[in-house]
Amino acid sequence: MRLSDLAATLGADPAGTDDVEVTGVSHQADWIRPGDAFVAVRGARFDGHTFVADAVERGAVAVIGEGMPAGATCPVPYLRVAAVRPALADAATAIAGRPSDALSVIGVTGTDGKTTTSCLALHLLREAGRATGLLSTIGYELPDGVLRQPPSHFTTPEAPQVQQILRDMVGAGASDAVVESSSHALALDRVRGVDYDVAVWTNLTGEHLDFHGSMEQYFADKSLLVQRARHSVLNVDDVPWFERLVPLATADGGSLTTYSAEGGEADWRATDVEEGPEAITFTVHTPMGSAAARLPMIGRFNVANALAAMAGVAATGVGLEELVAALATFGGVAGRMEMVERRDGEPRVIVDFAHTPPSLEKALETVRVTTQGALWVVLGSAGGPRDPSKRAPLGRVATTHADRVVFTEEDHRTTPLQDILDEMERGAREAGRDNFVSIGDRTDAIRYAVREAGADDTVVLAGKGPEETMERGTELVPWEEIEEARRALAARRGDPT
Ligand SMILES: CC(=O)N[C@H]1[C@@H](OP(=O)(O)OP(=O)(O)OC[C@H]2O[C@@H](n3ccc(=O)[nH]c3=O)[C@H](O)[C@@H]2O)O[C@H](CO)[C@@H](O)[C@@H]1O[C@H](C)C(=O)N[C@@H](C)C(=O)N[C@H](CCC(=O)O)C(=O)O
Ligand SMILES: Nc1ncnc2c1ncn2[C@@H]1O[C@H](COP(=O)(O)OP(=O)(O)OP(=O)(O)O)[C@@H](O)[C@H]1O
Repeated sequence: MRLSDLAATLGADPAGTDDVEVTGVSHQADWIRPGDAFVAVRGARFDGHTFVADAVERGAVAVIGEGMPAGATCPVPYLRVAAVRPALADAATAIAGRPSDALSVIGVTGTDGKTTTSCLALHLLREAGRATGLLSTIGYELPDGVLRQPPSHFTTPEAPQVQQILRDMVGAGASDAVVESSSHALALDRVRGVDYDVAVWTNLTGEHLDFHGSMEQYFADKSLLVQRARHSVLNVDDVPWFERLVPLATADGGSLTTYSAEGGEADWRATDVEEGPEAITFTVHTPMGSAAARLPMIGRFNVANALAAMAGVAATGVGLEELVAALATFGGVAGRMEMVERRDGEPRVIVDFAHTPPSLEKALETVRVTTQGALWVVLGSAGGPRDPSKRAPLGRVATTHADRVVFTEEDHRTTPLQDILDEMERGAREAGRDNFVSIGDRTDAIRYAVREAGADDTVVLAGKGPEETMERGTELVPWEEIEEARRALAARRGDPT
């Protein structure tokens, strides 16, 4: 794209600059390739302008920003814009050729259940014969189904990666895409250039308030998805947010489907929910009729995720019979209510990603239903800048909803681990509970719980789910919770580990 065209797209004035060809755009200086424009973002930690020289050395042919620092000059054309993050998204979208225009895009947002709902929607679309791509916390997939990782560890990466991935999907023949859209992404314009056909809303509870500042702002940021999509799928059980989302979803002619897993008045409803040790069955009532459904997952909240995914995919034209048949073959999501293989006489061990007090509560409540003996949970809480206000509530929820609790490490980063354990213990004590121990080393904590648990017990390993690393201090160590669980069961049997 010519720089002059890019300037016109961004409403910037490139007067007096040479008109060059811009082949890409990046906000990250060390990702610049020759021919790219560097977008200098003034962020919370860095001023991107510090990296202009680095970007130019790597071949940047232009810089986009809100203004060079006083006294500094830019060695390549500088496009001055009023707001840099929207400009980053608009530039990336224009250079990628607006790939989402060629796709039917389902966006999924909410505090809990985004990844599960996104993976369910992907499966339902593919089973309906649609060539579908996915962009999610677990990585991204083109229609070939191979899971790939973008060059950053985000649920929703920055706009240049989002647009590049969507373009790759189109290039690979995709007709549909599922885009998990985090609140950070919505607030920071990472998905500004995505043309959403359907918005799927799971739920909203307090998380990430360190970033959004207040529940009101968190709601405002997340609700951007519903405002942008042509059709919204909303959860009537998500009180009080549902009522507030309806007018936002239907403004400007937007249409709406509602769902309820709790027996509420909704277009899509689940009744006769039966939780088994390995699957959930229910009757689904829809505007297309009713059907018996089987979801091969545990966790009652997955009924809500399944309804959300089915209603979202139905909005793109897939019929009920196909959806119900596809649901029964869903393979689950790694690290979310994932059951570890066990032998007779061994406790059921479940690896789960719940890391907020509400999601932990739901996870424990639902596992309780199919646990005959005692319910154990092993968990920690993140350190560093991550929301410290959730530590005591996690301690309270764990000790009130499980019989035995082991507090341990979970990405404590540079926060002293003992401080986090103390906070979780405080939450437990304030709830009048003493059914816990703290074991700092997570391997030891898991082995303790698995060794002490009886054959009828269930041990939930919460918080790490599918993550592949653990942040201890400034060190990043490889971590595989499912392997830790397998080794703990082997150690319990006395096998070499
Ligand atoms: C709150 C948040 O999301 N902040 C993100 C944001 O930071 P920022 O705007 O303050 O930027 P900054 O880090 O000060 O850097 C300024 C600019 O300098 C550039 N830079 C910086 C350093 C350098 O060496 N070279 C360079 O070019 C950066 O790319 C950036 O453009 O832009 C940065 C560049 O992309 C991100 O690294 C940073 O993510 C932080 C580290 C983060 O942890 N984000 C997480 C919380 C996040 O986004 N999570 C969501 C939700 C997950 C969920 O729902 O659970 C997600 O979508 O993953
Ligand atoms: N609908 C739901 N309501 C409450 N809790 C849920 C729901 N769905 C999943 N969970 C819990 O939240 C955990 C994370 O699920 P999932 O990864 O699907 O959510 P997410 O919103 O993508 O979270 P993150 O963005 O942090 O990855 C699960 O392991 C489960 O314990």
